[in-house]
Amino acid sequence: MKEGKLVKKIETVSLIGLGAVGAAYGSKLHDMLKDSFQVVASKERIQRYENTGIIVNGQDYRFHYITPETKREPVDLVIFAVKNADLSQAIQDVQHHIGPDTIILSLLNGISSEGEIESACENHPILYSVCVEIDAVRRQNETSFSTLGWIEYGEKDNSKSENVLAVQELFERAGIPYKISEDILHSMWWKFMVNVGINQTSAVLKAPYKIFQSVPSAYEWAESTMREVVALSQKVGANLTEEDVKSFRPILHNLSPNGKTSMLQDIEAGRKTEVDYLGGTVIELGKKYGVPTPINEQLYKIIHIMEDMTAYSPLNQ
Ligand SMILES: NC(=O)C1=CN([C@@H]2O[C@H](COP(=O)(O)OP(=O)(O)OC[C@H]3O[C@@H](n4cnc5c(N)ncnc54)[C@H](OP(=O)(O)O)[C@@H]3O)[C@@H](O)[C@H]2O)C=CC1
Ligand SMILES: CC(C)(CO)C(=O)C(=O)O
Repeated sequence: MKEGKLVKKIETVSLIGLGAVGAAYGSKLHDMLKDSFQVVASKERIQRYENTGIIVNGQDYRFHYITPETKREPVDLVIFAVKNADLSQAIQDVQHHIGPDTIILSLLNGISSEGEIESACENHPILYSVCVEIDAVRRQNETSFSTLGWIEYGEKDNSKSENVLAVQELFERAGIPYKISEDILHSMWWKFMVNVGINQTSAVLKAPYKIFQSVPSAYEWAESTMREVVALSQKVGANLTEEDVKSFRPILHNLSPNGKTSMLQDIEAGRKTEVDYLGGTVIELGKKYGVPTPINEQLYKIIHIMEDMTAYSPLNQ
């Protein structure tokens, strides 16, 4: 990818996944782009969204919705903000929005969504990205956050391409905090490490951020879980270190004490979690590279049992 200068301006954006992350960043894009920002969703979802409105930090948002079947010109930017298990359907649902010049960003946690999108979209190159220090919590149609954190993104080869600059210009205009990564493999693995640590332990302990902010034994357990990712990262060239583990501490302390990880939100709402894309991936890579992952193995089992218990609950019989 060659270094770019700004010749591209993003005028049209489509988002799929109007949950905690999608509604938080989507509200900023809607404020700026109005109807040039649209949310792709099925008729049934649109009806639900129109009946109740989407409330973001107390404000009722009426987004511009479009069904997957509606044909339209490709847009300048497509953003994915669904959960990992819904990604393959979401990729199909935005097909009418993607043309040869469309930039694609995936805000999903985990390290597999970009690859999945690239192979499903005929090797369409995408920007790699993670969202950091956002504490968005969703209850049904209401999302609230105390901080949007930032979106850290970049090309796979870390070049400041035309697409990277175009997204930077859009984020500046929309007031979305961002960082252009100097080393996107490291950034992706760092975020993966954080989610493997904090999301899984918070789900099992049913602990909001204030527990990790104030109970040392809880946070030590999260860090031990992260260290299994540090060991794995050495095998793939992402080269995380103990310093990377420590660097999450100040970020954790900036999150709202009552905020909750997306995995704890899933457990509380009775939804399937993303454990297969966190602990599940760690265990798989551990086997591949001969790295022990005992803590993740236990967390993986426990979180699956918690999901099975939800499915078994008398309310679901
Ligand atoms: N919450 C957070 O603070 C953070 C989350 N993340 C990551 O971001 C991703 C999204 O998480 P989050 O926002 O919390 O998840 P949510 O469950 O809150 O939102 C996902 C949304 O996607 C919608 N959706 C699923 N499939 C489709 C589809 N085919 N078409 C249209 N909409 C669809 C769901 O709709 P419906 O409810 O109708 O099924 C739901 O509203 C995850 O990978 C998560 O790990 C990353 C950083 C922080
Ligand atoms: C890092 C954290 C915990 C908050 O941004 C997150 O990514 C999540 O809740 O999934």
